[in-house]
Amino acid sequence: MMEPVKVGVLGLGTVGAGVVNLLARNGDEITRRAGREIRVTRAAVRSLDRARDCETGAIDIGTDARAIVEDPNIDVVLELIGGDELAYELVMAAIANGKHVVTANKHLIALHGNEIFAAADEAGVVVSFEAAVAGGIPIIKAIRESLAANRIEWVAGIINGTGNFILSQMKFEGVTFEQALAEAQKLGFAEADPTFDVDGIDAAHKLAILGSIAFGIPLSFDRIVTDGIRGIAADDIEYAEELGYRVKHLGIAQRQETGVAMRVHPTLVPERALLANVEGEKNAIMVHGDAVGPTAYYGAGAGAGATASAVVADLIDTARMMSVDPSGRVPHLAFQPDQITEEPILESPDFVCGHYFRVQVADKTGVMAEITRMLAELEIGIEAILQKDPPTAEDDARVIIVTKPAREGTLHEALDHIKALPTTRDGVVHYRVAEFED
Ligand SMILES: NC(=O)C1=CN([C@@H]2O[C@H](COP(=O)(O)OP(=O)(O)OC[C@H]3O[C@@H](n4cnc5c(N)ncnc54)[C@H](O)[C@@H]3O)[C@@H](O)[C@H]2O)C=CC1
Ligand SMILES: N[C@@H](CC=O)C(=O)O
Ligand code: NA
Repeated sequence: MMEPVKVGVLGLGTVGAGVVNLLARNGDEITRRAGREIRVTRAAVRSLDRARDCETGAIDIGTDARAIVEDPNIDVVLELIGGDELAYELVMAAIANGKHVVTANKHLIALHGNEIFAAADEAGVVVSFEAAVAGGIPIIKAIRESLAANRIEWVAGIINGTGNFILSQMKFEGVTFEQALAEAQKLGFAEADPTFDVDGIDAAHKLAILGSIAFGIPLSFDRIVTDGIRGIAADDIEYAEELGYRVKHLGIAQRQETGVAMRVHPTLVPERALLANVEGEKNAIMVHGDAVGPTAYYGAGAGAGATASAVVADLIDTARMMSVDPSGRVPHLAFQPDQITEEPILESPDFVCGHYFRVQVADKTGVMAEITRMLAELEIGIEAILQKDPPTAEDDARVIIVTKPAREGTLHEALDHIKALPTTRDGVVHYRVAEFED
């Protein structure tokens, strides 16, 4: 048997402890798969006084992460501290020191991946990041390797466990947004800064990675249109359900005629669709390849065990390919580095999808006809209409419309006309609708 692979872990929090526990529990089987033992020999933590959720007796633990990335006895650096600045510095230093890297850090990869992978290619090392997208679900491997024969048309999914957990808890347990978020934090799903989860930023980090490996484009986090789950009104969830939809927070990367649409937002999904029925912290991603058609990947997107599952799989891959000529390795972003090409990334007015909107109007004869006429003038088809009494304002009515797929800029043109009607009250609520073939 070959020498053990010596791993230096940066950060022994939820995921770090999960990895140590998993290696201890399944060590023999992991060695049989990897061909050599994977051994955590060093770890850096922020505070030596904190109790750990794993057995650390055999690990040399200190507080100096830089010492690990420079240690000649370390083969693989496992970055699990999160965030982008320090993690970036440590990962770049590890690469410069000729070490392979495994990370669960989507923030780091989404913002700095282009540079990190170029440095890794140059140094002949590999940076693996399966855990960074949808935790334990093997979605990076599926897209990069198993679907490599396809031209990928779209990727759509629930890629933030905390956000999905909050929406499910609010719906099924009747708890408030704040209570559900506190529970997600307690369970270890949420990011250190949970605004990343609730404002869609974490999902956008992951979507940047998915879009890049699906389409062969550079990581483009700052081009993603991002809305979170804050402020979704219970009324809209109810109306959507009455119309046969569920509200889910989706990340969508989709080829359109004029470019690539990359967006993260609350979305109305037909109630029978697979993605509509994913609850709790579970993630689910659909990938459509031109040859294979739609495919689905479901599982735990967060949590110590599930995330460790992906991290350790990357460690096993790393152990196996350490002796492989770099030119024979799977490219970091699925396409050969010199084949990554820019494509136009669309702004929101160019998105083509269905739309849900709610507008409050004076409850007078002819108002509904006026609204539908304005949509018709702009050739926006109507899928469904609902009229409801608002909770207050007895003389008003709420009009809720779901349109057929239309250019978003055209929809906003129609909404501007509708808002300008003398019978329209302030404020229009708008959500996108997505219908993806299962
Ligand atoms: N928790 C989850 O379910 C998932 C987490 N991730 C990612 O995994 C990474 C780690 O996440 P968690 O384990 O949940 O976070 P965590 O907050 O539980 O653990 C991070 C640990 O790093 C330590 N740390 C911070 N600065 C340090 C430094 N300079 N030196 C040494 N240690 C330092 C912290 O004290 C903390 O214990 C993040 O990038 C996160 O986004 C990815 C998928 C799922
Ligand atoms: N905070 C993230 C953790 C996994 O990436 C989530 O909730 O999905
Ligand atoms: Na994954």
